[in-house]
Amino acid sequence: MTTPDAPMTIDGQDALIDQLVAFGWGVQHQAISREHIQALRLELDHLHEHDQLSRAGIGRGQDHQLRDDIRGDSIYWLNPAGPAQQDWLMRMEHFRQALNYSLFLGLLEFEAHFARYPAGTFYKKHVDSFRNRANRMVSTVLYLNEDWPADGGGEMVLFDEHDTDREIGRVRPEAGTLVCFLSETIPHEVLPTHHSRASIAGWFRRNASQGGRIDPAH
Ligand SMILES: O=C(O)CCC(=O)C(=O)O
Ligand SMILES: [Fe+2]
Repeated sequence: MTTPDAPMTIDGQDALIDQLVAFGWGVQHQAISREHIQALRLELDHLHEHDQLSRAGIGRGQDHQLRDDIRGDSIYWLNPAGPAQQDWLMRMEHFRQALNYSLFLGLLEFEAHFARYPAGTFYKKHVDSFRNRANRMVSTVLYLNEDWPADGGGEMVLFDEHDTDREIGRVRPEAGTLVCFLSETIPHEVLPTHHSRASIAGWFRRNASQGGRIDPAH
């Protein structure tokens, strides 16, 4: 994990913001130390072994439903009681401030969950937020899989905003790789994984008050 005087940031933060501005998405390898990745992975494995993960669904509130044909992961919302989770949340808080400073996005908070995709599962093409909801603005995914094999599957594929069949990027879920993209514009999918696949998916939100109701985080 971190040494006491290590800054609570991710490596390559400024380059990532530049990519986000230029292309709507960006990727940074080795965004945090191997030790921190391992600590996060241990916390996830411990939660999994103690049945703390829940099957992820689609839709929020009353529209929430489980759909194996759309997504097959199980999740756990990050909790600062876990030291490695708290460390990640603090780094993302620093990133949030940098994003606001550079992009004037007015991001208010960060929400994130561990995700575990068992072998054979996937997440079909989707966007993380709908236009004009002013809700999820920037998506992040940090991967926690050391030595992911070349034929392991489970890549994330990103698509063009206007030509949603045109692939603009493909990322292997290798430990330490961090992907960011604009939540409202970039369609993406998780290809079927051949091995159990671990990650932290997170979103910077601009809270949208709708009819006096604050859209719930999750
Ligand atoms: O795990 C990934 O690569 C992407 C996950 C994703 O798209 C999501 O949770 O919305
Ligand atoms: Fe997504």
